[in-house]
Amino acid sequence: LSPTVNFALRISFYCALCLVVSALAAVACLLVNGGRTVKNMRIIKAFVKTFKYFFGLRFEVKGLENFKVEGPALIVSNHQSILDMMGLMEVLPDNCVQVGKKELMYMGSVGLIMYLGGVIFINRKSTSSAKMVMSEVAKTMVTENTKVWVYPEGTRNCTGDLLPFKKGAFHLAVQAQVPVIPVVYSSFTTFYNPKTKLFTSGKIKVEILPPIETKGLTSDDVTDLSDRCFSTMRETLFRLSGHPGEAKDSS
Ligand SMILES: CCCCCCCCCCCCCCCCC(=O)SCCNC(=O)CCNC(=O)[C@H](O)C(C)(C)COP(=O)(O)OP(=O)(O)OC[C@H]1O[C@@H](n2cnc3c(N)ncnc32)[C@H](O)[C@@H]1OP(=O)(O)O
Ligand SMILES: CCCCCCCC/C=C\CCCCCCCC(=O)OC[C@@H](O)COP(=O)(O)O
Repeated sequence: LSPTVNFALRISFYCALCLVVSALAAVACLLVNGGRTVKNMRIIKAFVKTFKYFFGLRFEVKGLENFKVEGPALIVSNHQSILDMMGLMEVLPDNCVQVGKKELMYMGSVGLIMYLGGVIFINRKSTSSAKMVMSEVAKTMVTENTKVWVYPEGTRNCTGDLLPFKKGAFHLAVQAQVPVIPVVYSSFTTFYNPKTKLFTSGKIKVEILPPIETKGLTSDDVTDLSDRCFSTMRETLFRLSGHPGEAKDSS
């Protein structure tokens, strides 16, 4: 099989698996919990955790104890590919919803399962409406004691480096006065690269970093907070990916 065909087959299989299993999981969610609730994430997680075996992916997780903070928290992580959904479910703590672009809602059964799991959809084309939704989330995460997972790069990026962070996640953490927990996944570039049609089996290192407190911070501190997270996450990314410091040139 040519690499192009092999890549297309594996990605198509991934999408088909997501669509079929989402439909099954949706039935399970509706039967067990009856509608849209973060409790459905447990069911979704149980299904998705089997996916890695189909693709020969292995996860090596460190720092899970850092999720054990009392009460709500904001989780930020790097975003490389649609495959990230597997890495997300591998470590997802209880009572945690993700922020996603609203276009994802229209992916058939995958959109349905995201809706049922409580995913917060934002319109990236309208800054004001995205900010409004996120301010609302800052309130509900405290009253409902939920964690929120945001990809601060705002889009997928498979270069082996981080894109500059958008500020929305950090405004959210400061408004809610909740700690920020950074999570870093090692670079996929050795086994997955859509440009060169590479998709083989591989190992992904995941590290959950210690929470960064935001108590007492105001909107003036958001840039600082974002920069701090960015530099710790970038350092961790390079360390986990085994090319400290020079990833920009080698990508
Ligand atoms: C069983 C089978 C299963 C199969 C599937 C199962 C699926 C299960 C669930 C899985 C779910 C996975 C979901 C994954 C989804 C991944 C994504 O979709 S990523 C894309 C969407 N996410 C994001 O974009 C989040 C990050 N983006 C941001 O935070 C942005 O800041 C923004 C809020 C979206 C706004 O972006 P933009 O319009 O580009 O504007 P900015 O330049 O960022 O900001 C302008 C300006 O405003 C300031 N600001 C931002 N937010 C606030 C705020 N809340 N309050 C006050 N001010 C704010 C910001 O600081 C800027 O000002 P500055 O002066 O320039 O600093
Ligand atoms: C009836 C409609 C049928 C539609 C069929 C679509 C099939 C797609 C099926 C499965 C794909 C699995 C997706 C899992 C969820 C991953 C979410 C994700 O990673 O979205 C990308 C988004 O973060 C960033 O978007 P951009 O990089 O800015 O773009």
